[in-house]
Amino acid sequence: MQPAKIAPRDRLIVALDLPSVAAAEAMIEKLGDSVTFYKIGYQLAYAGGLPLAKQLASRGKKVFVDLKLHDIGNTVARGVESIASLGATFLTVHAYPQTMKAAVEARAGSGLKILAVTVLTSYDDSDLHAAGYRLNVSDLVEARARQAQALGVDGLVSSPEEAAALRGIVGHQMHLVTPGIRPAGSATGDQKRIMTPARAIAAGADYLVVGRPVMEAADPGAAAEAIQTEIAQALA
Ligand SMILES: O=c1ccn([C@@H]2O[C@H](COP(=O)(O)O)[C@@H](O)[C@H]2O)c(=O)[nH]1
Repeated sequence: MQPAKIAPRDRLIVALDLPSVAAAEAMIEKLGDSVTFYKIGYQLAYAGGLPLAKQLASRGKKVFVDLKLHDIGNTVARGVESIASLGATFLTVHAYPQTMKAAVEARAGSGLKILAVTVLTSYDDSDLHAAGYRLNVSDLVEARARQAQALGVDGLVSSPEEAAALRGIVGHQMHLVTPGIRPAGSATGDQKRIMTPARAIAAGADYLVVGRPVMEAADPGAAAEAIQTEIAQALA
């Protein structure tokens, strides 16, 4: 299968990790044409952000709803149906077989694509072991990727550190969406498995998710535009 044809500017997904719809609207205004793809996660979704997802989609932006669903299959399926009605492009679920199966079945016939979160980018091997797992990060990411692919999941969320290995496993059949992106010199925060935008693209990531390096920048529009330039140069 050929690599997915993705417009270079759609490869940057900016996380609207903000406390209110008003703050998100103000940020979207500042970012203007620098950003075509937005992510709405816990903070904004729980502050009334899901109707904004629908509005953004109707205004021609792409939307990633990052709710990382994980529940009994029936509940996951009903949640997926609700999110599909918003016109979002991506929705995350945790990479557990029952959850992924329910989500894939429930998104059928909609434009929504399901992404499986393999291992959170704030985890390293010691965090996994503390959580009771015997596998290290790379082995668990790869095992979950194989399960996700077998279940018909559309894409994977992982650190860019695993992107090259994942390409070797899933080829170009699945979208690789990578948080843990840090432009050179920016603060790591709680992320443990990180790469620069250029290195993530070179490693094979399709989409780069960036939150604080844009949200907390003195000039968010300039920060987003700098990442877009780095992505374009890495693709050239
Ligand atoms: O493994 C994961 C899955 C999701 N995320 C989300 O991506 C952004 C990253 O934000 P930064 O501020 O750039 O660290 C955030 O919304 C996370 O919930 C992730 O980081 N890792």
